[in-house]
Amino acid sequence: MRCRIIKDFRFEAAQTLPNLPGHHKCTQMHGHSFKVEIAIEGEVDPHIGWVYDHAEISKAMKPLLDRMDHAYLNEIEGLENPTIENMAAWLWRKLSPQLPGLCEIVIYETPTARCVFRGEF
Ligand SMILES: Nc1nc2c(c(=O)[nH]1)N=C([C@H](O)[C@H](O)COP(=O)(O)OP(=O)(O)OP(=O)(O)O)CN2
Ligand SMILES: [Zn+2]
Repeated sequence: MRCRIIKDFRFEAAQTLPNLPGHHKCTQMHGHSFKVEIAIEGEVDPHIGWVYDHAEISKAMKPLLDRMDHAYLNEIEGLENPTIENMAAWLWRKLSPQLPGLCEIVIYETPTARCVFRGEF
Protein backbone atom coordinates (compact mmCIF):
# COMPACT_ATOMS: atom_id res chain seq x y z
CA MET A 1 0.00 0.00 0.00
CA ARG A 2 1.28 3.47 -0.87
CA CYS A 3 0.44 6.60 1.11
CA ARG A 4 1.35 10.26 1.27
CA ILE A 5 2.03 11.69 4.72
CA ILE A 6 2.07 15.44 5.27
CA LYS A 7 3.45 17.42 8.21
CA ASP A 8 2.78 21.12 8.75
CA PHE A 9 5.09 23.72 10.27
CA ARG A 10 4.76 27.42 11.01
CA PHE A 11 7.24 30.19 11.53
CA GLU A 12 7.39 33.98 11.53
CA ALA A 13 10.03 35.83 9.53
CA ALA A 14 10.91 39.14 7.96
CA GLN A 15 11.93 39.64 4.37
CA THR A 16 12.49 42.03 1.51
CA LEU A 17 12.36 41.05 -2.15
CA PRO A 18 15.40 42.90 -3.52
CA ASN A 19 15.01 42.10 -7.21
CA LEU A 20 11.61 43.75 -7.65
CA PRO A 21 11.26 47.21 -9.13
CA GLY A 22 11.85 49.90 -6.48
CA HIS A 23 8.22 51.02 -6.38
CA HIS A 24 6.98 47.51 -5.42
CA LYS A 25 5.80 47.33 -1.79
CA CYS A 26 7.74 44.11 -1.19
CA THR A 27 11.08 45.89 -1.58
CA GLN A 28 10.27 47.29 1.89
CA MET A 29 11.03 45.09 4.87
CA HIS A 30 7.91 43.27 6.04
CA GLY A 31 6.95 40.03 7.72
CA HIS A 32 4.84 36.94 7.20
CA SER A 33 3.50 34.09 9.27
CA PHE A 34 4.67 31.30 6.99
CA LYS A 35 3.15 27.84 6.89
CA VAL A 36 5.07 24.94 5.32
CA GLU A 37 3.66 21.54 4.35
CA ILE A 38 6.14 18.73 3.77
CA ALA A 39 4.76 15.72 1.90
CA ILE A 40 6.36 12.26 1.75
CA GLU A 41 5.14 9.39 -0.38
CA GLY A 42 6.07 5.77 0.10
CA GLU A 43 5.14 2.20 0.87
CA VAL A 44 3.44 1.58 4.18
CA ASP A 45 5.38 -0.86 6.35
CA PRO A 46 2.79 -3.64 6.77
CA HIS A 47 3.78 -4.42 10.35
CA ILE A 48 4.25 -0.92 11.80
CA GLY A 49 1.49 0.55 9.64
CA TRP A 50 3.24 3.74 8.54
CA VAL A 51 5.42 5.05 5.71
CA TYR A 52 7.84 6.31 8.32
CA ASP A 53 7.56 8.18 11.57
CA HIS A 54 6.51 11.76 10.79
CA ALA A 55 8.76 12.74 13.70
CA GLU A 56 11.58 12.19 11.15
CA ILE A 57 10.17 15.11 9.17
CA SER A 58 10.13 17.27 12.31
CA LYS A 59 13.72 16.26 13.06
CA ALA A 60 14.87 17.27 9.58
CA MET A 61 12.96 20.55 9.73
CA LYS A 62 14.12 21.61 13.21
CA PRO A 63 17.49 23.17 12.31
CA LEU A 64 15.90 24.91 9.33
CA LEU A 65 13.06 26.31 11.44
CA ASP A 66 15.59 27.38 14.07
CA ARG A 67 17.33 29.42 11.35
CA MET A 68 14.20 30.89 9.78
CA ASP A 69 11.92 31.60 12.74
CA HIS A 70 12.02 35.27 13.77
CA ALA A 71 14.88 35.83 11.34
CA TYR A 72 15.47 38.24 8.49
CA LEU A 73 15.39 35.65 5.72
CA ASN A 74 17.62 37.65 3.36
CA GLU A 75 20.54 37.13 5.76
CA ILE A 76 20.39 33.34 5.42
CA GLU A 77 22.81 31.84 2.91
CA GLY A 78 20.83 30.85 -0.19
CA LEU A 79 17.79 32.96 0.75
CA GLU A 80 19.10 36.35 -0.33
CA ASN A 81 16.01 36.67 -2.56
CA PRO A 82 13.40 34.90 -0.41
CA THR A 83 10.41 34.56 -2.68
CA ILE A 84 8.27 31.58 -1.69
CA GLU A 85 9.49 29.86 -4.87
CA ASN A 86 13.13 30.27 -3.79
CA MET A 87 12.28 29.28 -0.23
CA ALA A 88 10.65 26.07 -1.45
CA ALA A 89 13.72 25.20 -3.55
CA TRP A 90 16.04 25.98 -0.61
CA LEU A 91 14.02 23.70 1.66
CA TRP A 92 14.00 20.96 -0.97
CA ARG A 93 17.79 21.00 -1.29
CA LYS A 94 18.19 20.81 2.48
CA LEU A 95 15.53 18.15 3.12
CA SER A 96 15.71 15.77 0.17
CA PRO A 97 18.96 14.03 1.26
CA GLN A 98 17.37 13.24 4.64
CA LEU A 99 13.78 12.49 3.71
CA PRO A 100 13.33 9.61 1.25
CA GLY A 101 10.08 9.95 -0.70
CA LEU A 102 9.94 13.74 -0.38
CA CYS A 103 7.42 14.61 -3.10
CA GLU A 104 5.99 18.06 -2.41
CA ILE A 105 6.69 21.20 -0.43
CA VAL A 106 3.98 23.84 -0.07
CA ILE A 107 4.80 27.24 1.42
CA TYR A 108 2.06 29.69 2.37
CA GLU A 109 3.19 33.27 2.95
CA THR A 110 -0.36 34.44 3.59
CA PRO A 111 -3.57 32.43 4.01
CA THR A 112 -4.32 33.13 0.34
CA ALA A 113 -0.88 32.93 -1.34
CA ARG A 114 1.26 29.81 -1.60
CA CYS A 115 3.84 28.00 -3.73
CA VAL A 116 3.76 24.28 -4.52
CA PHE A 117 7.13 22.73 -5.45
CA ARG A 118 7.69 19.12 -6.50
CA GLY A 119 11.46 19.14 -6.91
CA GLU A 120 11.55 20.05 -10.59
CA PHE A 121 14.72 22.13 -10.94
N1 LIG B 1 5.09 34.58 -7.03
C1 LIG B 1 5.29 35.33 -5.91
N2 LIG B 1 4.62 36.49 -5.77
C2 LIG B 1 4.82 37.23 -4.66
C3 LIG B 1 5.71 36.79 -3.68
C4 LIG B 1 6.42 35.58 -3.86
O1 LIG B 1 7.23 35.14 -3.02
N3 LIG B 1 6.18 34.88 -4.98
N4 LIG B 1 5.87 37.53 -2.56
C5 LIG B 1 5.25 38.67 -2.38
C6 LIG B 1 5.49 39.40 -1.10
O2 LIG B 1 6.16 38.59 -0.19
C7 LIG B 1 4.30 40.07 -0.45
O3 LIG B 1 4.69 40.48 0.86
C8 LIG B 1 3.08 39.24 -0.37
O4 LIG B 1 2.15 39.92 0.44
P1 LIG B 1 0.63 40.06 0.09
O5 LIG B 1 0.03 40.91 1.12
O6 LIG B 1 0.06 38.70 -0.16
O7 LIG B 1 0.61 40.80 -1.27
P2 LIG B 1 -0.63 41.04 -2.18
O8 LIG B 1 -0.79 42.51 -2.29
O9 LIG B 1 -0.36 40.34 -3.46
O10 LIG B 1 -1.87 40.37 -1.45
P3 LIG B 1 -3.36 40.79 -1.49
O11 LIG B 1 -4.07 39.60 -0.95
O12 LIG B 1 -3.69 41.04 -2.94
O13 LIG B 1 -3.49 42.01 -0.65
C9 LIG B 1 4.34 39.24 -3.38
N5 LIG B 1 4.16 38.39 -4.51
ZN1 LIG C 1 6.53 39.13 1.52
